[in-house]
Amino acid sequence: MSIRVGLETYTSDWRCWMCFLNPTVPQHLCFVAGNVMAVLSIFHKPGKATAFFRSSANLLSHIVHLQRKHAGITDPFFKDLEVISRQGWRNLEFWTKSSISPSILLRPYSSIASPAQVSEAIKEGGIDLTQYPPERIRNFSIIAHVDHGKSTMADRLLELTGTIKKGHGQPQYLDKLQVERERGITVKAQTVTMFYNYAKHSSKLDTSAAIDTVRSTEECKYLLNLIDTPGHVDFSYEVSRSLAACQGVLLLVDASQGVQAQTVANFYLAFEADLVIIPVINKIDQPNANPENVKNQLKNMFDIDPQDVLLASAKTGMGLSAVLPAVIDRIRYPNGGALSPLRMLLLDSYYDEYKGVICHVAIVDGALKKGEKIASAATGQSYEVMDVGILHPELTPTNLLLTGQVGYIVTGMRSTQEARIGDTLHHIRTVVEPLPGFKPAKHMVFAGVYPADGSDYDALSHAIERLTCNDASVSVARESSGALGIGFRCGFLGLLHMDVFLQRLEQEHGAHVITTSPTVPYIFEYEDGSKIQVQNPAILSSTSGKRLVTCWEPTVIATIITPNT
Ligand SMILES: Nc1nc2c(ncn2[C@@H]2O[C@H](COP(=O)(O)OP(=O)(O)OP(=O)(O)O)[C@@H](O)[C@H]2O)c(=O)[nH]1
Repeated sequence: MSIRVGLETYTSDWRCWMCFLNPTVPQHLCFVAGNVMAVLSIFHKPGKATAFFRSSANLLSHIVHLQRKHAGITDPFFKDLEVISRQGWRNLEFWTKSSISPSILLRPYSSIASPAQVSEAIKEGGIDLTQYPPERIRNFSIIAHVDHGKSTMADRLLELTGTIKKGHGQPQYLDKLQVERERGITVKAQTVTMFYNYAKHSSKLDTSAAIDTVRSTEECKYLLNLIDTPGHVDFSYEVSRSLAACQGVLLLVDASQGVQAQTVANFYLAFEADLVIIPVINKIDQPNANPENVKNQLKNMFDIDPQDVLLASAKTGMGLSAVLPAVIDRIRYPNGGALSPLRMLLLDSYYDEYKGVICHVAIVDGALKKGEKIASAATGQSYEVMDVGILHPELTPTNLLLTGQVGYIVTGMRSTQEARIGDTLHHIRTVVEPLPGFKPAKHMVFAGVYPADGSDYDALSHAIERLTCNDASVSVARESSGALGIGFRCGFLGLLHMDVFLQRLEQEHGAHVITTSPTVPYIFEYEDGSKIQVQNPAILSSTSGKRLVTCWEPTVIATIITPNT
């Protein structure tokens, strides 16, 4: 005999329902909130949850136990347990065959289990992400020119929301890499999830009442995903990737320096991505701060209404209380399909010695649970989700990620070839339209990277593999040199990027390398009309038989903005 378990997903209010059918034994209605499952034994205690579970495995073994208890079924029965997973309400015949009325299945979760029971169950399972439907989620980045105060602003917001303790002793908390701390710059975008209680005031017209408007204040808890981004142009690839997971940005401008080159570049990145832009003039505590002048610049250059501009000091905390309410009020919530098949965007990854590749993902549609099987749209490879959670601020398992949420997954991927930044991940055996992904990085500078000791080639190859997992903007190709042996030709976004990459290779992976002089890519045209792009001058010697007619080198089209006075 086997038991058929129909798993129905009823996600419009973030609940799942299950009905376990076996004609010979009592029915058990099970329901799920986040990572917590409860069994309602219709037969024994109508209307009362009898047990809570934290995993489907535990839940299923409990079902088996109940079934065995009531039908005297013996051990081999366990082996025949069959789970049928369905989405939507397509297999309604499951319900009609049972003695349970379909209406009971449509009741809200809280009407079946008491709030106390629910909260007790959630306590067991940690953070309950089911409390945060997309309307309660805001995903935003902080963007700005170099040193305009992004990481300091992120510190204050983390403190304000209680994500980190005030005076945690480490300024620029999200700048975690040694290279970031030593150089005082951000090189990697960092995501963090914060929870924030916000009393939203709303006024609405009430035609039935004698008064014109009814004012109400509703305090709600919001889930905010903040991405701190680098300011230097060499790391702008990090900014553009971060924006793909956001619906809005805080555009910080230094109150004394005003609009700078990366303010303009980042403004247009956000503008072209159709994100809501909240302008914040930072460092208003400085003696030479001139917020009015900066407001005029923002008006003239980007047509930003001065009334929309917030004034703040990330250093003193002045004006910061208005920042998160503006994020909630002005930035729209992620509008993915909660009932659609899972689609998640792979935003970033890094290699962990114990867990393998840890991927940062944004859930665009659907939901993901621990233990589910997913596949990559780019490679077709499938994986089991071994861990899933949020960055709060460190890896915090939640067993579940829902539409609009940003978090991490561990799947047993072991290399960069597998964790492709911009890839779409989906449930196995579902066909989805891949997400647009990211534009490929444009490499500006190339250099040869060779092991200082020729016998360390394999170790260097391994180190580069690990590091490019965390920096997808570097291109790597094998090359050999008569003098230096076998090595790699790497493409970078600029000289600072190259410097930082080499420093990380040494600091994080213990690799000692010799690098060749950086060059820009040239295009050579020969008299027979053929053209080659050269990233390594050594390659020219192999084409010496032909006469060179033209050589192009990269040029930039620059706009210089100067003050009137
Ligand atoms: N006076 C003053 N200084 C500030 C304020 N906010 C940040 N700073 C200082 O400005 C410097 C740069 O701050 P960061 O937060 O590292 O700037 P950033 O934009 O994250 O820098 P990058 O990521 O490297 O582009 C630090 O010395 C901060 O202490 C502020 O509101 N007032």
